[in-house]
Amino acid sequence: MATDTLPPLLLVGCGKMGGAMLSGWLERGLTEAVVVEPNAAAAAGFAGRVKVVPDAAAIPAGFRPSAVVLAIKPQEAAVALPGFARFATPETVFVSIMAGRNVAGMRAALGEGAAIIRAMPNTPAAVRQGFTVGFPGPGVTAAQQALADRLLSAIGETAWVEDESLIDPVTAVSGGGPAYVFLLAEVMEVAAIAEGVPTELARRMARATVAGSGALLAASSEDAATLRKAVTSPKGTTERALAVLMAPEAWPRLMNQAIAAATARSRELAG
Ligand SMILES: NC(=O)C1=CN([C@@H]2O[C@H](COP(=O)(O)OP(=O)(O)OC[C@H]3O[C@@H](n4cnc5c(N)ncnc54)[C@H](OP(=O)(O)O)[C@@H]3O)[C@@H](O)[C@H]2O)C=CC1
Ligand SMILES: O=C(O)[C@@H]1CCC=N1
Repeated sequence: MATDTLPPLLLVGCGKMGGAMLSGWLERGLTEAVVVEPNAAAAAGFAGRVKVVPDAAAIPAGFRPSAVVLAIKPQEAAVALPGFARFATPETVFVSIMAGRNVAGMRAALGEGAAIIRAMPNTPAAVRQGFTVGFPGPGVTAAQQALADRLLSAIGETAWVEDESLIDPVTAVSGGGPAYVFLLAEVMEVAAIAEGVPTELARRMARATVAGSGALLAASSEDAATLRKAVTSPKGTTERALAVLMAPEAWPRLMNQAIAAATARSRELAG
């Protein structure tokens, strides 16, 4: 893995997403980082490689991060964010991955001059196959956006939007999307068992089919519809299954409803 040195970073929250990002940054040559994480067990795997402190007050006085990455739950923001307002200087950019929390709301807590990037990654970040969409808030410089892109590229692909409102549907589609794919594996397993397949074989089949299909999609230059059609022999078995799944009231409508519900929840979390 190629490395390039990253500047000093402050990570706030070292749970599932914060930990995945930190692993990626360490692979990319991160040498100086402070992690704020009250749950010592969550950051235990990084002991010795980064400094872990339980709260903002324990951050070493002279620490000057180039980026502060906010990876706490949206519901924790109101209480936690004011503790990091002292980092709102021209030298530091905030990168928030919190669902829903918008730039205006974070500026109200961190200071109106804070340079804030709102970003939405996903859990395939853990295997460096994430997809993150970012939005640069007011006052973010090109150099700060480039730094954020380096950080987010360490865990997969990146894309940028200039309209913050798009981050809500992004959260619903790519942010939460891995959960829908894992659910697919779950319900395929249950359906296989219902057809008499032994439980362990059903589990392996569902898992390998979802994983293998994702790998094929990633490796192929064909679009998803073309890959789907390649499985669907005329008058064959898949055609019968897709007639059920692709009926207008089935997956097309259900997925629209699911994405709309998640998008609405992201908007509810604004502020
Ligand atoms: N999971 C996902 O798929 C994605 C999540 N996100 C966003 O990422 C953020 C984190 O999610 P996720 O990693 O799943 O959540 P986790 O609960 O796994 O991680 C959050 C971590 O922050 C810790 N924490 C709580 N309060 C503070 C504080 N004041 N200062 C520092 N750390 C604190 C938590 O400790 P404790 O457990 O003790 O509370 C926990 O370890 C959320 O805002 C979510 O919207 C974005 C994209 C995808
Ligand atoms: O469910 C959530 O709210 C977060 C954001 C996207 C994925 N997990």
